[in-house]
Amino acid sequence: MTKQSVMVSEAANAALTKPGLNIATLSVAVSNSSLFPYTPPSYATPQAFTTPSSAYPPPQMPPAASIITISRRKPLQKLDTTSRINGWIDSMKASSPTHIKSSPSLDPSSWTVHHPSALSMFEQMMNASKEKQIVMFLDYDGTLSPIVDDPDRAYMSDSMRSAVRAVARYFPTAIVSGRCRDKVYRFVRLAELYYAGSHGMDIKGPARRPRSQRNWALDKTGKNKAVLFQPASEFLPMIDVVYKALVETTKGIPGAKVENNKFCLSVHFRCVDEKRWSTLAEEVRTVLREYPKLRLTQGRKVLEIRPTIKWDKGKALEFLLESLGFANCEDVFPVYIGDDRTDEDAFKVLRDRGQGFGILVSKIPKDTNATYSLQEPSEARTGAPVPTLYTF
Ligand SMILES: O=P(O)(O)OC[C@H]1O[C@H](O[C@H]2O[C@H](CO)[C@@H](O)[C@H](O)[C@H]2O)[C@H](O)[C@@H](O)[C@@H]1O
Repeated sequence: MTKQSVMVSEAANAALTKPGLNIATLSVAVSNSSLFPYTPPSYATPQAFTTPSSAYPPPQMPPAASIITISRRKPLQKLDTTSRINGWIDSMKASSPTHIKSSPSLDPSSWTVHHPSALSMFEQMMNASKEKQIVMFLDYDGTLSPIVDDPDRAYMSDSMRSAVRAVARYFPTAIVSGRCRDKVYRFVRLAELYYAGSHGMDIKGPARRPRSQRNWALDKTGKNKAVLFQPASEFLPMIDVVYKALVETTKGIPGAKVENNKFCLSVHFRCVDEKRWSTLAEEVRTVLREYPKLRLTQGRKVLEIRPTIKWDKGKALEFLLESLGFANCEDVFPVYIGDDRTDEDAFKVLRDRGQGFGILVSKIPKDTNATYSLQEPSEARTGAPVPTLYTF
């Protein structure tokens, strides 16, 4: 990081004294800094993947083959089907706030003690980021857009888009989503961001950089290469086959929807009658037992199917920090805001690194590796970084 960028970061952070951590206050405070427009560090050079140009080394990614793992799990058909399905159903039910609230281990009062509101801790957080380069990571669904019944209509508000655009003028900013990259881009429509789609398995750098970031060094050909990293590309044919199989097998279940997220799949059950959840889980299990190299995780009323590679949103965050030139760097301050289980991998990375902080967006107590929380829609009402309408 250059001295100049550190100074700017310090000045910007010092300006951030108003309560209420949200994208709007962050960007307003930063833009009020007398040092702007700033010259950012050379962190954001897309060609850092091929041409070291910053003070920090280029990312050291493992060869694609080494991150592919062969599932060591026994084939599903050899397991006790009933207990597996019951486990899935319990897990699907547990995604309901009612079920979570009933858990004594997630007492709301103690949860907020351990994960204070990001609003009340705003000043402390800004102090912690002094003299450091903030890097923003934002989940999409449930964080930038409200949760809605139809995944194809999870639109982001114009005010949210403006707020993200403003932040990206000053800090490198990435959207990290379970959705396919193209689709999340169509919702966000900000060319200056990094996008990590398919739970981080499809990473692409900015198509257009903010004016203040156009000093990135050029590669040998005089062009800036786009960042592109797709560690699960060999799974594409398999994902396509499984997508078709799932569409076919779930078509008799009203409300079920299979979404092709390119390197992973989502089977939505938000609109499925709870009485049919076990049937849906059984259908998915039947398809997946033929594909031991795929694994199943769960999000908010969605079953997510993805390759068994050791790659997740946490790895994507590390990859992006590395590509930005912050691999082994003390003066970076990553902030990750997310609402879902898959965001926990990123929260954990930040906790393990002891850098920055994760903010969990949730109205209800959850087990989390995030440091802070945003619990109520009203907390982030004015130009918030998170949607003002959270529904489950
Ligand atoms: O990582 P994310 O950006 O949070 O994506 C996770 C999943 O988000 C979407 O599903 C969720 O939002 C939908 C629209 O609000 C909602 O209908 C669904 O119940 C939620 O699970 C997306 O459709 C999935 O593909 C993503 O995996």
